[in-house]
Amino acid sequence: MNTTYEGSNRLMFITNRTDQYTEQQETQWVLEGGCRWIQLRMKDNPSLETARELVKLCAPYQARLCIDDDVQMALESGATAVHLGKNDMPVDQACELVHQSGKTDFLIGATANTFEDICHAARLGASYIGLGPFRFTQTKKKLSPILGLDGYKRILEQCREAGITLPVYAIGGIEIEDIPALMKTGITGIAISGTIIRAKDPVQETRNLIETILSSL
Ligand SMILES: Cc1ncc(COP(=O)(O)OP(=O)(O)O)c(N)n1
Ligand SMILES: Cc1ncsc1CCOP(=O)(O)O
Ligand SMILES: [Mg+2]
Repeated sequence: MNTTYEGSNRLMFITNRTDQYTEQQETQWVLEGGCRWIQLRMKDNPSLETARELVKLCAPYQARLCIDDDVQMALESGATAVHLGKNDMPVDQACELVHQSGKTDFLIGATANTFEDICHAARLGASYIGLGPFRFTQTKKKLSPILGLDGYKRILEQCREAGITLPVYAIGGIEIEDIPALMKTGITGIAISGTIIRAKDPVQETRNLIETILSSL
């Protein structure tokens, strides 16, 4: 990913609609808190209209919007990234669609749970990796095996030995206290949903998370 890393894009916020909050409300909070890397994740009811609304919310902040699972929706909505898991479109096929669209600044993220997953995603042309889960979380069903801190230490060390320099984002049940040790493993950033949405003040929580990431570098 040909990107400069600042605090604002080392935190990726992942939306999760609740009875209380819409994706739009959550996105507005994290933008106000300084986050510039947002993923729209709507597992039950993906909506092109919501994707377009989030593109509009992100534009004045020059924030990147990533769409979970669906490269067509990402391209059609004007988002600037897609995130693909093992059961989604293969990364190389998505690269082809992005190439055909003529979008040159578009990022393709891939999920990994092992070093081998990272190697595979890198070979297919992924721009960044979402590596997890760090610990159990209610936000996602059918979790892959939990990595814990030792899993990140081991996998990031393997990446260094293999000369793989793709940006890696840690994901899954991450809380603010986890960040210093996680950042020390060599990851680029942190992807978070619940810790922000459950916070009393999500705007301030976003600021605190970014500050903690920056001070852990
Ligand atoms: C940054 C990031 N990493 C991992 C995931 C998980 O993607 P996936 O495995 O496709 O699972 P779903 O999110 O689609 O349920 C992610 N979304 N973002
Ligand atoms: C999408 C996803 N993939 C692995 S864990 C997870 C959910 C992250 O959300 P939270 O920060 O609430 O655990
Ligand atoms: Mg997916």
